[in-house]
Amino acid sequence: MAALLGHILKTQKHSSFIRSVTRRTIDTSFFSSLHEPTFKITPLSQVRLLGSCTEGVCGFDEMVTGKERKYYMLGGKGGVGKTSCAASLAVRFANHGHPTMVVSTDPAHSLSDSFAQDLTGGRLVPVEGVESPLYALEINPEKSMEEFRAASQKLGDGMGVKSLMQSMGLGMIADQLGDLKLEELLSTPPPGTDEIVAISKVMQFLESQEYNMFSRIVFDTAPTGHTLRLLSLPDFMDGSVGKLMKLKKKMGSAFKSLLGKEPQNDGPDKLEKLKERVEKIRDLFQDSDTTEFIIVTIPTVMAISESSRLHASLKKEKISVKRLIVNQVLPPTSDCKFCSMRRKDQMRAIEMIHNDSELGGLRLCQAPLVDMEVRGVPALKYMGDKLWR
Ligand SMILES: Nc1ncnc2c1ncn2[C@@H]1O[C@H](COP(=O)(O)OP(=O)(O)OP(=O)(O)O)[C@@H](O)[C@H]1O
Repeated sequence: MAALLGHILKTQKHSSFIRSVTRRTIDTSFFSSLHEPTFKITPLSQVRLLGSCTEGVCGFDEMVTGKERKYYMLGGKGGVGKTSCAASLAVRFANHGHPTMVVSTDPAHSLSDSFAQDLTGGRLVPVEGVESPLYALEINPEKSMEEFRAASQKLGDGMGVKSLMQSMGLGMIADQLGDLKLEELLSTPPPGTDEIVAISKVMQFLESQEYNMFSRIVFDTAPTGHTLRLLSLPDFMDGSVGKLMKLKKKMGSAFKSLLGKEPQNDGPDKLEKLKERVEKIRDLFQDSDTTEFIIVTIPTVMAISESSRLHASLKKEKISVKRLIVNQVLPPTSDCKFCSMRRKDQMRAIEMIHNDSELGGLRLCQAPLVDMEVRGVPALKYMGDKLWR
């Protein structure tokens, strides 16, 4: 325990922060839980199945090299440790001199819980206790969706054109427009739309001069289900909605020539702009020089199967995936029978990775199941030092 505490105190510049952390938690079990874990990381090379893992080295050197901006998106099944891994990566980048931003787009944010600091409010909040600037942002995808909905609804209400058509005796065409069930279509955008709309807001804001300083951006994404369809919005907008937007434009021009003015409606323009923004993000995220998606999993058959499907979907979207984190791996030896059984089960699950056509070729990074909850900068730093090597 003394060794780890000494290491934490030595590596933190802001000892006042440490004091405040320990003050906040000393009454509970901060010290007792932050002792050196009773086990060491198993070099993955010792586990035959993790052959491609190059001894558990995750290639952090490559991740940290260069001053140009890079984006890392961490995603996976619910509860596998995405936030802990994302937060520990952000801390590690900051401690290696990169001004870093960590963004949560998961509606059930847990960055504040993970850092044990209040990072709420939908604005950039400085994280205390790291060496270079580290800022966190918890964005509310639901709020970002409001803009999309508002623009969609304007388009969906018959575009103001429907009522005009009725008044001009063109009710039949107006009814056919109604038959397209436009409102229904627009009110059910594909899963993940909220997240990509939220991401598009962050990207907009990152483009400004003021935020040029950030050289590493880490995204803690929502659980797999959403992320799988993360980038489908442009297609959705190009499809039926896109056609209707074009129709609206044409009809607007026709009405303009008839009536001298277009029906009032700025919804389509907003949707058009959003579509352009999302397309830009898609291009950026598909650029393997700037963006990498890191899949986080745990050694269970269910989580690995889901990770395999996630990788297949990301490949389809042309998103670069190089690394797979296997989190919460149990130590190899234990007097505890339950733990040994569990470990065997984990090893069987890990064997699946080795044999999986989707996951087998990824660089495997291992994080041990530590005997404490990973909370607060010192704990995240500890986890990061073990994982991001
Ligand atoms: N390697 C680990 N050892 C011990 N505890 C861990 C480890 N990784 C994560 N945890 C703990 O597991 C819990 C869930 O972790 P976390 O919030 O990072 O998961 P998540 O995948 O982001 O969850 P969600 O899908 O709900 O957002 C937390 O209490 C965290 O401290």
